[in-house]
Amino acid sequence: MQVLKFGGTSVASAENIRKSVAIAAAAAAQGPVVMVVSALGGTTDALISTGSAAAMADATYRHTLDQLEQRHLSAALELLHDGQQGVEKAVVEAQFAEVRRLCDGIFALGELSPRTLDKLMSYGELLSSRLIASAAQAQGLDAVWADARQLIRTDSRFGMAEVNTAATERQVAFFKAKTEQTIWVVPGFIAADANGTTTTLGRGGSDYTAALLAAALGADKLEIWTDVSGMMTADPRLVRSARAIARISYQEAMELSHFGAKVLYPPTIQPVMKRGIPLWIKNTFAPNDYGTLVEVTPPHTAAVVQGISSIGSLTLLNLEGSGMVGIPGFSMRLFAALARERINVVLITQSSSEHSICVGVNEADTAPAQVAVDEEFAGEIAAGRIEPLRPERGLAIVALVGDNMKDHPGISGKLFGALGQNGVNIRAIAQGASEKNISTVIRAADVRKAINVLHEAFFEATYKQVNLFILGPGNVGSKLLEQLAKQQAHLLENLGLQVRVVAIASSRHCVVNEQGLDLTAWPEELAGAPAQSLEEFTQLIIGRNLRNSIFVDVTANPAAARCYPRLLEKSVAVVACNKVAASSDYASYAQLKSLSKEFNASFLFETNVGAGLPVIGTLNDLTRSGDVVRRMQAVLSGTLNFVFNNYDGSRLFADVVRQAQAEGYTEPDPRLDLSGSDVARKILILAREAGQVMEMSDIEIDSFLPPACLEGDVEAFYTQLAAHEAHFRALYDDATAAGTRLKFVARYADGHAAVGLQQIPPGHDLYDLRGKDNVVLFYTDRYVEQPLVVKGAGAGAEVTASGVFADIVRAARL
Ligand SMILES: NC(=O)C1=CN([C@@H]2O[C@H](COP(=O)(O)OP(=O)(O)OC[C@H]3O[C@@H](n4cnc5c(N)ncnc54)[C@H](O)[C@@H]3O)[C@@H](O)[C@H]2O)C=CC1
Ligand SMILES: N[C@@H](CC=O)C(=O)O
Repeated sequence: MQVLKFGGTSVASAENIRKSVAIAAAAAAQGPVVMVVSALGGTTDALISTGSAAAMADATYRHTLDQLEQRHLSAALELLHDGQQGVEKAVVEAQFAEVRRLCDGIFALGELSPRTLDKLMSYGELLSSRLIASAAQAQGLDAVWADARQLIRTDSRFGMAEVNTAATERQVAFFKAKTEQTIWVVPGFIAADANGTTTTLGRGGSDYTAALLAAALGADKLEIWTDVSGMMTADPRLVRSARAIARISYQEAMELSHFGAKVLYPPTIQPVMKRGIPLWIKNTFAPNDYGTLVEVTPPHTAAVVQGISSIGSLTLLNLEGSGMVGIPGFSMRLFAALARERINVVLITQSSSEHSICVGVNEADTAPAQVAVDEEFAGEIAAGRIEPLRPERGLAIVALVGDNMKDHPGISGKLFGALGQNGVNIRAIAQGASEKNISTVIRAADVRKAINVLHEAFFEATYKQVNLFILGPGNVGSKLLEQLAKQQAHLLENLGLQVRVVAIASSRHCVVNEQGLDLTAWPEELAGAPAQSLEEFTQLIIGRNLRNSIFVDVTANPAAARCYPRLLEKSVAVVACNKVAASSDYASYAQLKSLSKEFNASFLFETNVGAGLPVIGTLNDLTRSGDVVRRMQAVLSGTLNFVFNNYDGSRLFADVVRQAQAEGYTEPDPRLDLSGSDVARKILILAREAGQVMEMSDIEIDSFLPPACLEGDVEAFYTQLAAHEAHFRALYDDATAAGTRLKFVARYADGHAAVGLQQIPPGHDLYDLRGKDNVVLFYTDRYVEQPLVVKGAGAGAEVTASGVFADIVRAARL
């Protein structure tokens, strides 16, 4: 004997019913089949709303019933041959006449009792099962309709009746003895009490009907036919890469179904597990897919975690107070108070200090739970020994499930690490001694991110998704996007990073695509996109709450830098070539560093000094390994090095500066370069990274610019540069006459830093520096005589973008 259950979507239309009947027919070729069916998809909800409307004197229920009747009649017309249609039509009409009488009664009384609701809902399965039995007969199958109310006996707890297993087994045996047909078509979900009154087994109860029949008949197997190809590693609506689990134990299936794997009604497993009957979950619409086999001992696999499940709409109730410590009976009273109100406890945690007990209940039960518990402990609350109950709403449970987690160290560590790195705060934890389930309570708003992070950590060792939010696609930003576009495949293949650019914002437009923007088409898409303020962009990043999010600041905007603290606090990593944050007041710089540590989110700004050169990284390596930086000497301006390397009096100094700007070496505002301020902030950043507490005002700036050049806007600046050509020519001539080269040098020693123009003689470490190159000489306790030297191109879009890229990869691999 085989029991096959077909859910609402599998019988939602004539076409689907045909598919289900074909599956049952194929099974019948192997032996007798019990076909348990749900109501046509959506019917039960429609019947419930009909009853509720009638109870509220809303006559629209009549219209809903007309539509439902039409739906069943049309399905009958499509499925049955001419000879059957008249009979079936009469049956459907007779059933709807009963439903109408029932609803009219509810309408007249203005009341819908649980008993009447059970009766009303039962018509869904009664109608579908009769129709499907006729459809099977129309296909020439040896099918008979069997009334579940004569097979499954329950108590009279309407809405969620309890099954009397012994009586059910007797009734099933009796029916089997007198039935010859090879296919029984049975309505799921419904049953009857000892008086023959219709009861129901709870929403989703058709699975349970099938399991009860399978157990009573000692079936060879139970198949649950649904619209997905098995139990999935996670909810596929939340995790795109979720996949079906091939084989799983009863316990694992039970844990997963309890925690939200909607393909199986939780009580279903127990009856088949008791008899060791294999349970298959199969897809009606892809019958050749393997599905999931639930069995006693699935073959051993390397997978320690089988699935990740979640349930939303949870409230935590925290009973707390010093009066509880060491006194027996508190938990009993708490649970008894909740049980009296028939409130289901979903999760329990208690710390060993016994100072508090925390339970999770469905959010809908919050108010009655609070009243019940506060009443129970009214005396202790009044005496100040216990705090009034504090419900915390808006939570959810995310749980790891797997038999093999037992005795396997490191699973919780990985779970907490993955969530922590993504700023998902864990409000409570529960793990039974069986170690088959580790449950975490988190904010409902974090569920999507948490499940994806965990799915990646436990099921997709092959790659990690990284979500970038890029601000300022200018000179460096556009190059970065170009490099990312070229390297996406490389990153996936070689580093296991699936890097997606989710949003790009310029000062005028912002384009967003949560699945990742097309990096070959972003300029057009951005141009057509609406505007978004910095505040809105920050909100977007926080609101999307995507895992492994990185904010990439490729602007020079101080307002952009002010967004970093809020992002780091949400565990969004920050990668900046914008130098404002690291060179602003020391307190802000230190705050960002500490937020980065506290919230496990990278704050990286390697390109702030020397563009793509590994200057800050080298310095960090020195200090982390215990070395002490005593002195630094450096040329840190690509622009100034380019200008002094290219100016020889044959062209205006101003024109050489314009060329540096055109080639992308200057700051968006070139006055920062020429005034020495950009070099000053770079040496400040290096001094801070070397451990000094310094402010910008501590850096001595010896500017070579005539003060008039810095009065007015950028155009006035160029005009003034040209007007002071003689000044620049004299600087050049003096240096040449002395056989030296001009270099704008940054110096740091023993807590003091200064920047200024110097004549550098041949043979000096700074002398031979070409084009836009930078050089940094580190003198440390280990590099005493001969400095550690970092040298190379120190400005330009390509190399700077490459440094930002490297920081992104660093942040992504944290
Ligand atoms: N060019 C270079 O060699 C290097 C540059 N950097 C830094 O890179 C940053 C960018 O430099 P470039 O690309 O050369 O400048 P850029 O001026 O070409 O690009 C900056 C972009 O940011 C945009 N922007 C400004 N405020 C914005 C806002 N609120 N929202 C969105 N977009 C905004 C601007 O419209 C512009 O498109 C600067 O902070 C610079 O210090 C760092 C190292 C080397
Ligand atoms: N404008 C800067 C760019 C790098 O920081 C420079 O010229 O060095």
